[in-house]
Amino acid sequence: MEQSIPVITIDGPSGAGKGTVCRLLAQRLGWEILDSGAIYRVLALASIHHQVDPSDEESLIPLAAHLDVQFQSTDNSSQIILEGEEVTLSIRNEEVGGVASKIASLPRVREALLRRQRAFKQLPGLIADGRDMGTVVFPDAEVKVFLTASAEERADRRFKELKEKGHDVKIGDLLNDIKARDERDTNRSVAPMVAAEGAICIDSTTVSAQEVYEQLIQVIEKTFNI
Ligand SMILES: Nc1ncnc2c1ncn2[C@@H]1O[C@H](COP(=O)(O)OP(=O)(O)OP(=O)(O)O)[C@@H](O)[C@H]1O
Ligand SMILES: Nc1ccn([C@@H]2O[C@H](COP(=O)(O)O)[C@@H](O)[C@H]2O)c(=O)n1
Repeated sequence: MEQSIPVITIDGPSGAGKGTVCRLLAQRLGWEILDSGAIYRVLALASIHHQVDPSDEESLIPLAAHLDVQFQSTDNSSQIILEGEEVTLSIRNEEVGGVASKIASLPRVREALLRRQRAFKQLPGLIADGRDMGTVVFPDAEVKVFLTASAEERADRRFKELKEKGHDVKIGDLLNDIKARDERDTNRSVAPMVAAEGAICIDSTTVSAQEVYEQLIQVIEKTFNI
């Protein structure tokens, strides 16, 4: 009999702490992570490189379907390679995030990326981070989480993170970017950012990532009997 592959989905807006909590869970469980936002960001960067307009759905579909990207991870590092070039850091800037969110509102582009995302589901299990992981990509996931925080707190987190890396950023600009992205991600007609039915909803505005992890790991241990 085929062994079933367990999946945990963590959806929510930018800066809510999804990636941080996914990494903590992956360390404990030894499961793989799907950072689906990185796939949208890589496509956004490819569209910039190829000078494709983010609203040009017809041109984006073949780019999405044939995206030459590799996710390489070792025990202590991970790298993203687009068309032979390392883009691990360059996909993380706010410009690429903005283009990713525009591209992500196009239904046929999302469709073209579905198979690539589902291919991450492998033994011993998957923790999937995104906006529509529990609603569209892995609707049968055993544990679904919707993690959020106030826009002000998320902008402040991003501000500290970017300052630490030596970037010259303004908190007001980051807050505007976050609000614009939230608005697009929540109100698009396809796969809008919304808590999946049955999702555990956590507001991390005043809760540390470690506390979120501890709350979730109890449910996960019980669900998977581990
Ligand atoms: N609960 C928390 N309290 C305070 N800071 C946090 C918390 N969770 C995460 N952070 C910090 O906030 C920043 C954003 O976290 P993270 O990248 O995990 O968010 P995200 O939801 O994955 O965002 P994105 O969708 O844009 O990738 C990081 O600097 C992280 O260290
Ligand atoms: N499942 C997903 C994941 C991401 N997006 C879009 O990509 C943008 C960038 O994502 P980050 O998680 O890296 O911030 C995001 O704003 C979404 O528009 C998506 O639509 N679905």
